[in-house]
Amino acid sequence: MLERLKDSLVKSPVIKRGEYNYFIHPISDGVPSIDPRLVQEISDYIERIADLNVDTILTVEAMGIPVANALSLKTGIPLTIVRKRPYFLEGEVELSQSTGYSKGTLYINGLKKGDRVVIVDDVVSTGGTLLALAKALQNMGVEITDVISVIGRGDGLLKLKELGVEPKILVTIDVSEKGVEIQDVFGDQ
Ligand SMILES: O=P(O)(O)OC[C@H]1O[C@H](OP(=O)(O)OP(=O)(O)O)[C@H](O)[C@@H]1O
Ligand SMILES: Nc1nc2[nH]cnc2c(=O)[nH]1
Repeated sequence: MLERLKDSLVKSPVIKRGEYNYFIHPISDGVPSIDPRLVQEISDYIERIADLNVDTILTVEAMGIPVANALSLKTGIPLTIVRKRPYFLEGEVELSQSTGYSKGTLYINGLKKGDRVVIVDDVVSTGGTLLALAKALQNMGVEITDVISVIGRGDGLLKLKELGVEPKILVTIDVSEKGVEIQDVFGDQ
């Protein structure tokens, strides 16, 4: 299961971003190029495990987009992209994003109270992004049916669980200066 994802992850180079060991992978960086069979494998798997009784698939610019878009094409469910720039439209919601290596602002447009969304992103690490996003959606009265991350690392999951959000992580990895190791695969027990 998820053979292409696992095989490609263990080949990922690791660089330093400050103190943070940052892995580089097609799904989370678009570097090197993205093999469409990899995206196919991942979106097929997400379609099987996610609650897709939703109005829209919600992802965060930039690197959630390839997988979320593949899922949208497969299922016919619309795609909503949380952007890193404002549009100043009525109802736009602004939130602060913090990762292990960056800080920024995200902007939600196109959602209203009562909407049901599944969140699909490429990586969860510190949980800073998903935590801020889930809080903002809860404040808007948007229902989150599921949170899916292709790759998980670090202790962000614990913070998310405290908020009542339990993401489904396809592959959990450990990242060190030596490289990437697979720790867990969703559904393998
Ligand atoms: O759990 P966290 O520590 O918050 O890290 C996860 C976030 O980091 C990446 O986004 P990034 O802001 O680097 O943007 P990108 O998708 O444009 O690379 C990734 O797409 C997640 O959204
Ligand atoms: N590509 C990539 N994206 C991330 N998002 C959060 N952590 C990481 C990381 O180590 N690599």
